[in-house]
Amino acid sequence: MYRYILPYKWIFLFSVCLQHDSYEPMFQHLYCLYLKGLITMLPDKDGPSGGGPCSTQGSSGEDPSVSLFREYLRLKTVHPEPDYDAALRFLDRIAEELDLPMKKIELFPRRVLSIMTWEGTNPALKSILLNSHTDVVPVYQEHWKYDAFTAVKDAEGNIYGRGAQDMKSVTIQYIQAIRRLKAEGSQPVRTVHLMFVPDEEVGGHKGMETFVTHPEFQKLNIGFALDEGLASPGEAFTVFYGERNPWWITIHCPGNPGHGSRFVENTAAEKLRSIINSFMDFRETEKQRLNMSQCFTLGDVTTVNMTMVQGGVAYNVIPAEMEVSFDLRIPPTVNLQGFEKQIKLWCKEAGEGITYEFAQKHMNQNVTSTEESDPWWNAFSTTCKAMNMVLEKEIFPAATDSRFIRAVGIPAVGFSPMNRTPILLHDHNEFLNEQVFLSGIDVYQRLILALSSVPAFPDETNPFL
Ligand SMILES: CSCC[C@H](NC(C)=O)C(=O)O
Ligand SMILES: [Zn+2]
Ligand SMILES: [Zn+2]
Repeated sequence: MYRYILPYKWIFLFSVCLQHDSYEPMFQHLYCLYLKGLITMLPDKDGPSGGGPCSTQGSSGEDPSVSLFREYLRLKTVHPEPDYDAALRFLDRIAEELDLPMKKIELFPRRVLSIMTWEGTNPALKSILLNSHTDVVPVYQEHWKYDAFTAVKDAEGNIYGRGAQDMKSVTIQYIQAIRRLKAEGSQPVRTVHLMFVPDEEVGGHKGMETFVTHPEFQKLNIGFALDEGLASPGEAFTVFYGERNPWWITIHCPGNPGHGSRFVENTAAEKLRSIINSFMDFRETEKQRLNMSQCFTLGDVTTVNMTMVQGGVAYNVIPAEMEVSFDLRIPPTVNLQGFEKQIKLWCKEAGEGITYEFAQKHMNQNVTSTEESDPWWNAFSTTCKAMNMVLEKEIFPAATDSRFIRAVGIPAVGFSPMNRTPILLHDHNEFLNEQVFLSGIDVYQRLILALSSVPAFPDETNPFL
């Protein structure tokens, strides 16, 4: 099939047309071809896609870092069938531009994790990991203002696309920060690894969960990791030093079957009702606890949500089994053994023969130190302070790949530099403003230098060198 090849500035023209609803027939036609993948965009002749060190403006008037971010947003790494090959090609190109080696590890068929490495002047020291996932969650396109994979920028500079916050922005910010540092002639003392991980959005089993047990992971000799956080609507930036443990549980309630016209004893539905009441009553107390305390955030309480119910075959047949599933998120301060005992008690109280099983049951409760005496946290927080950034420390309410990193004993901070931004991860019309995005590159530039310059600890060596 014939593909047209057009320069980048055409994307700009398309987006202008979209913003102003001026569907000129010619543009409309070209835009349709672009959406169908029949037009390929070529870099403008003013340089590589990522642009130079100083964020010079491309011929479209757009900062090249923004253009690169928008290009990455257009790759359809969306579940259930993410185009990971497109992401790998894109990242290979970046590695070439940055002149950094890239290692690829196929964890499972079609699940490749890649690592770009900027070697430090003292590679014997523990390294810094800049982690990001390449996949994104699906969209309900009918609820979006624009196509979720065209990266439209509106008149206010808001860039719309699935992954704009979670977390393609952060990937490009890491990359552009390193591009600038290299162009300035900086060199890190500690080695810096950029890791691009598949399948975070579907639980991380074919991604980070497996990779932390891989010999190649050990070889990286990681001392400290940065990974995704959340946007924050106010002036302050949120940083996450731990996560709640996800427990996904299904409870099976067996019972006596019979005719729907009778009072059958000991039915599955009666047991199901008792189970639902126990979980939902607990939900209410935790909700009250959150609402009553000024100093609690969502990460400090247990959330309970009934997410699935199954059972029954016909209106007039009392079912022999019914089941209910809950999504529980448990803060690191909760005694997990005690909590499971409570679940067992609720099951016993509900009646005979009730069993349960877990689809997710994370037990590790490691948190990362935020003591000023901790050298990693100290480097992170003093750098932010020097940029007049206010940090709010929290427990991440959901689950990210950081949980696997912390579980193997490596400190990790969840941080996405997106203040003055509504939290829109996994939501319709996910966007990030280009100015907020660009400020984040400055933030990482300083953070990468500071973290990679944390002085050597006593006896710190890399056993793999
Ligand atoms: C437990 S695996 C699923 C991971 C997913 N992460 C996010 C950030 O949405 C979640 O918390 O549901
Ligand atoms: Zn994410
Ligand atoms: Zn996500």
